Amino acid sequence: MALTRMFVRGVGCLQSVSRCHTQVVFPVGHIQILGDTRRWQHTAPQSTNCNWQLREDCFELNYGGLVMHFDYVWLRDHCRSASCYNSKTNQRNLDTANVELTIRPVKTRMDEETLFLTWPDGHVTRYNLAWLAQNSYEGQKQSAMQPRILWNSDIYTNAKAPAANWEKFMSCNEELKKFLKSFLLYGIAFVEGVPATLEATEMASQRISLIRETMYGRMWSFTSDFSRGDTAYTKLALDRHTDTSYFQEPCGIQIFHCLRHEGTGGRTLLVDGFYAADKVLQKTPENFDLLTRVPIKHEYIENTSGHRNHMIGIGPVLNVYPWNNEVYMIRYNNYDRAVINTVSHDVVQSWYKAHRELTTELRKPENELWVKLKPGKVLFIDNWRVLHGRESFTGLRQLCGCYLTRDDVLNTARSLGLQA
Ligand SMILES: C[N+](C)(C)CCCC[C@H](N)C(=O)O
Ligand SMILES: O=C(O)CCC(=O)C(=O)O
Ligand SMILES: [Fe+2]
Repeated sequence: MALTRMFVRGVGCLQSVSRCHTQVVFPVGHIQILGDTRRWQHTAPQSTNCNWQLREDCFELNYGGLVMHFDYVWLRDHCRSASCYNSKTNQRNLDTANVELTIRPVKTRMDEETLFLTWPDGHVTRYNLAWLAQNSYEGQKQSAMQPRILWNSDIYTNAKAPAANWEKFMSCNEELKKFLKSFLLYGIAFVEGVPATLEATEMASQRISLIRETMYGRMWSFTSDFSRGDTAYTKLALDRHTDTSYFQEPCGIQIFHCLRHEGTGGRTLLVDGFYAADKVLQKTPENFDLLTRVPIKHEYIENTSGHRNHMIGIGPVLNVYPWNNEVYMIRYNNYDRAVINTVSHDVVQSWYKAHRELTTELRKPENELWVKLKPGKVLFIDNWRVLHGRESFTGLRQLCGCYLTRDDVLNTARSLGLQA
């Protein structure tokens, strides 16, 4: 067949090599763990070398010191020409189902910054080399989706992350951006000087995102009256946990505003779940692995005179992106964890050990950040990352707040130019 003659088979013989002088530009973020920036970190190699070869099963590109491999169907599928891609809507026009799964380019050319591939039907695709590098699997697995600073109590306290000021927060986009940047880095952030009302709390919430209505309501205000069938509505202490772990998609962000407290105790506990997870990964990778694999059920069963609810959410304690092992969600609530019946007894035994190790990390006093919420001080918590709890208390204590949809928080952050 004519086509086969045009393939380059094997490395070396018909290898086409071209040189260019461009530098790879990777996404800007990296994960920083306790000052250790080695994992999930990308570098920008200062190489002036660039070469490529058409291998039988993929296109190999060496650009700025990074060797990348692109599948030929992928390359055809990602053509950004006007007929294949609508750059006004940022949507694909090309019907992927019409691409031959055995497709190969018939002609290849590369200049300083662009790769040109001609397809069997004569269509030409141009790829910016930096775009290819940024969108390659090899590039992705070196970088973090979300830059974060993992913290224990000292790290967070020493960082002196500034609280936003209510007036500025509501009126100035730069202040909002600063707030969101800090929130994304640490998973918690405060706004101060907020009027001690549910309405002002709602305004602050809506500045960031859409409110996620749940069976607790849209904006909620609660006290220790057991108006709902859950320990949150008592004066009892609550150990560290994430909320709504019994949802298939747990709420992304939780907001708390203490409108009044006349009594003692009632401090709020915050723990960075990703910091603890990273400790497990460093010490016992197989335990980390188990926590990312074993599906765990959480359940909310409410059966009171006014409310009947039955919620079930299933997922591992640690959710990681498979391509770079980066944790993006922790589901940890020992109160709401349901019967384990999804794995055999020997896996259960290993899982309890792994869960114990994570719990030990989460409970280390040096990882606990205690704050007393006061009227005017609104706390935003990334409920996919930071666990919260509370001390038992006496007296009248009224808290209000809401949950936010995570997608919309990230959307706001991205629209302000942040990596999220
Ligand atoms: C925040 N608010 C009081 C409305 C609800 C509390 C939900 C408590 C539940 N055990 C959970 O962890 O999801
Ligand atoms: O009362 C508190 O401070 C928090 C209780 C709690 O965990 C919750 O409402 O989700
Ligand atoms: Fe909670």
